[in-house]
Amino acid sequence: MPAQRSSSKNGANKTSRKVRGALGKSEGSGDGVRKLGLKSSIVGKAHRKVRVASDVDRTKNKGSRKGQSRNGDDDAVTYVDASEKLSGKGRRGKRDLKTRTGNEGLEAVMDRNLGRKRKRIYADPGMVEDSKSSSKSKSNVVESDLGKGKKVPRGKDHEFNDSSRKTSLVGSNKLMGSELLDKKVRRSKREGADKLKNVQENGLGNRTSKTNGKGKIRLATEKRDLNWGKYTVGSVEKQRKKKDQGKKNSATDSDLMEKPKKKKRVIRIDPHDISNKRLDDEKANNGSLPKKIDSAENSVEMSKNAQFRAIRPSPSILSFVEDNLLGRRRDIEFRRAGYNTELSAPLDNIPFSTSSERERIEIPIFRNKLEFFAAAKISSSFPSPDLPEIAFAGRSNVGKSSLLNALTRQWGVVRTSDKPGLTQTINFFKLGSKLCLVDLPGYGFAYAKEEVKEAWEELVKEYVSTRVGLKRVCLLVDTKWGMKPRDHELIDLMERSQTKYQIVLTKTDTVFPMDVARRAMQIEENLKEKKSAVQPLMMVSSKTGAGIRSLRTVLANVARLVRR
Ligand SMILES: Nc1nc2c(ncn2[C@@H]2O[C@H](COP(=O)(O)OP(=O)(O)OP(=O)(O)O)[C@@H](O)[C@H]2O)c(=O)[nH]1
Ligand SMILES: [Mg+2]
Repeated sequence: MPAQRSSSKNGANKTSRKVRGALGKSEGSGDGVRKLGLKSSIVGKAHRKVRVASDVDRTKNKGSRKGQSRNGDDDAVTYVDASEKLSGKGRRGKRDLKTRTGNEGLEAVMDRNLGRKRKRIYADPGMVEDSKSSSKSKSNVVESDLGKGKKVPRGKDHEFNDSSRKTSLVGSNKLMGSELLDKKVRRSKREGADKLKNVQENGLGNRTSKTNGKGKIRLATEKRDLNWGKYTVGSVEKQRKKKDQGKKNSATDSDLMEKPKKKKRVIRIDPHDISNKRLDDEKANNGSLPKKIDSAENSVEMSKNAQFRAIRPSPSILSFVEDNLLGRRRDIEFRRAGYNTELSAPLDNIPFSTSSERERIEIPIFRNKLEFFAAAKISSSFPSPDLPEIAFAGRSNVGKSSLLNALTRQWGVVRTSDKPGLTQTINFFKLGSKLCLVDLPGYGFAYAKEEVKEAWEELVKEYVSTRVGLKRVCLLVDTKWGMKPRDHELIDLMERSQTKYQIVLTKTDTVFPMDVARRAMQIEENLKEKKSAVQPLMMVSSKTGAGIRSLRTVLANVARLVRR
């Protein structure tokens, strides 16, 4: 059976054969591939070429060269690439060979292939010797048959070894004179040395060492690449691309060595170097080192949040926060403090609570039933001021309606919602026959038309500034957000109309106790000069009930005063 056919049937051997072919070795080359850690498939791809080796002493190797097929009659061993086999070119070559013997067959193949650009034909009578030596060669020495016993150490200068091996392949073909061979060897040496130098200096990225573009040299370079295992990354295809790119750039090795790869610039700014400051800063500093900014300037530059964090609450506020268990707390803390956490404290849209719940209220006036009796959209609709009134004002959604429910523990009497703008009229609630609690519409953001909101605001302003019988306005402020411009507007109005008002911080359960105290301190500071503002500032949570008892006490005093 023809050698090629038998070998082509054996798929497993095909790859190993290619590898061996590529390295020009028999068993030793296989070892070499394994040693280099290269995939045989990569090697095979790299060498899609036909190689014919005149195997003079092949018979010596009978049986020992697995995967390398034999032609019983011929002395020629042909390595045919799989792709070529498919295309049929390889077969034609084989058929020709079958009819000839020894060097005759070899020459025929060479003659046929010399005209082709991509096919390389090498005959190496010393190949077996080579393979023998390399099969031994776990030792670091390769014997070059050109060097006639000259031993070349592998490792550092192994590119020289490879090039010499390539030259041996060519030289044994007797197609080149010794002069030409010497030239080739020298060039290969030079190239190898250049390439190694290039890699050592510039890394793998600059491996654009150029050949003279001739096929043999190119093949030699590829072979060298394979043996350069430790320097080679990726497939040979990649290397080819790089080479092509290198050609385009028309840069020589020396050029590349002269121009090392540009490194990315890293700009570092010296924190002590004021030259990187803006011009304005320079002017302010008069070119000298930055001055220590005094506290006044500092306060201007500080963000609102930072300013808030800088507030130091007074001891009285801090103790009030602790005594009333204000701020975000755990249930267990409320229980320890004597709060009945099992009592329902719902806030929004719930059915009316039972009378048993208000019986627990410690201040008698708040145990009375809360009854809605009037709603007004315009000032002319206000009911007659028979009872002293306490009104609850503030921005929409601040918790006015919820606070009315919480104070009286009568959930469901005053409607509440998480949507700002639920209360759209002034709602009057009687607390027994002694006190009237008034729920005002909110101002600021609400789900309502601008004109409507403006109308609410005007109504509220009119009520707080003109209402006879209005004894106190509880101005509710969300603890989290603090006072807003519209709150100040209303305060100014109440100051002008000398309406007594008291700030009540709501939703204290949403922030930390310290922030409750800070907010209280901040507002107290702001309102120091205000004559109509009633101290102390109150803090509550309708959800947890914290501070509600204290507020009841304060408001009950208002009612008592009225009675006198
Ligand atoms: N966490 C917490 N939520 C509260 C508290 N008080 C009220 N809320 C919630 O805040 C939302 C608004 O409450 P309302 O009582 O309807 O607020 P309002 O000021 O009457 O709002 P308008 O009627 O739109 O002006 C509701 O979803 C309440 O459940 C509180 O103390 N803590
Ligand atoms: Mg409301």
